[in-house]
Amino acid sequence: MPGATDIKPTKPLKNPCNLCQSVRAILKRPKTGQQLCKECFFHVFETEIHNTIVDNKLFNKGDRVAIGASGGKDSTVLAYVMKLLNDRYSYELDLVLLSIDEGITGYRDDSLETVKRNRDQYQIPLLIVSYKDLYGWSMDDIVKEIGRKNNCTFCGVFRRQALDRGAIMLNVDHIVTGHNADDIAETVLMNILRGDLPRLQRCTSIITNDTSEDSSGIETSKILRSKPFKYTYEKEIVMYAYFKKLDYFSTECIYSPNAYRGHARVFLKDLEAVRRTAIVDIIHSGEALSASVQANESTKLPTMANCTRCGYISSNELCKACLLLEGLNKGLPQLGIGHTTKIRRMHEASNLASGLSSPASLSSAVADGSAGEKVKVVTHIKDLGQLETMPTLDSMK
Ligand SMILES: Nc1ncnc2c1ncn2[C@@H]1O[C@H](COP(=O)(O)OP(=O)(O)OP(=O)(O)O)[C@@H](O)[C@H]1O
Repeated sequence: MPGATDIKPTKPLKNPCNLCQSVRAILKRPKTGQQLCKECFFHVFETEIHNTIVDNKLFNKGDRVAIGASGGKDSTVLAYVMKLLNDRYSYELDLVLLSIDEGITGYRDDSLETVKRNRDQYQIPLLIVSYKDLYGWSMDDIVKEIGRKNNCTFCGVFRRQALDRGAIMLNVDHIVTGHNADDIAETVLMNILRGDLPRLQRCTSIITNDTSEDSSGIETSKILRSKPFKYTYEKEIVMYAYFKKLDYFSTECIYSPNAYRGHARVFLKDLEAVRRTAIVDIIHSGEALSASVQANESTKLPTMANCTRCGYISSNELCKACLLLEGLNKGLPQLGIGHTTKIRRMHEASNLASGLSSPASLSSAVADGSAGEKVKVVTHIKDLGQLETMPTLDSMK
């Protein structure tokens, strides 16, 4: 008769999951270094996002929420996880997909096909709004006009406003985007490197409304924007999409070299390789800096009013989108490129020194389209010699 001693001991599991201990780990979490099995990874990934949503009170029951859907990995995972959490935790949100068609042949047309498949896979209705319809210009048209340099400025400004306009059409309370922790840490670094501390607030806030520059306008003032992936690492989003076999579009935009962000990204990846908490550390530093900037009157963002042309919120007479459109329509596409507040400050400083035209007369020059002829921009030391107004040794005697 076999005794208790005859029961064969089970072999210890090689490399068990750090959480359940019962299944072999198949991945190492980039955020924590934990070795996890697939199911435990799904569970912690989804639960962290749920906790972010709940801790920050992002939604109210019954909210109608638009998911900014580009077809890329971030927004595809966002759409999938928002639906899953909405069902699992009974958020009772009315979800819709909102896509902006920038009009980039060979890129956005293909990624929109992915969004249409996601619409059917996740059973979430979709609205597509195009730059061509809203502004009369597609990005293909704009790049034909201005070339590749600075085209991201047009695209970024137009997209932000287009999302708000699409949200109005959909009558939603809230827009969520797939901005992840890496995106936010990169933006913190870029704002610091540019000396633009007032903008830290918008990039580090998990939820924003019309109190930030160029967010929603008069009619959109109630539309909130949030980033449920604020603390989610990009590498984990890619892992999640891969293990869940989600259908997403992975090509980079053909017009976006965006060199400056590229440098910040490479720097961040190097930091992450030696210290995995670097990404959240930078976000926390950005939050702390932003709080002290907010407390300092002189570094606050300018007071917001409304664009006199389209009603969108703006710190200037014309909002950035109208200024850019003005330039495009008058054949002066460089108009409005650059940081409007910095440009204004530079003009104020140079006006003080030279007694030249005030910012008000600069904006009238902008309005009648003459600024392009009047303002000579020095981009290189050699240009100094070409400026007619440069003092000569004789005139200085
Ligand atoms: N054309 C678009 N239509 C709708 N939403 C967009 C569009 N482009 C960007 N977004 C929103 O802004 C977020 C950040 O956009 P970004 O251009 O940084 O793309 P990304 O980091 O490559 O994200 P994704 O992987 O979702 O494309 C996206 O996750 C998405 O929610």
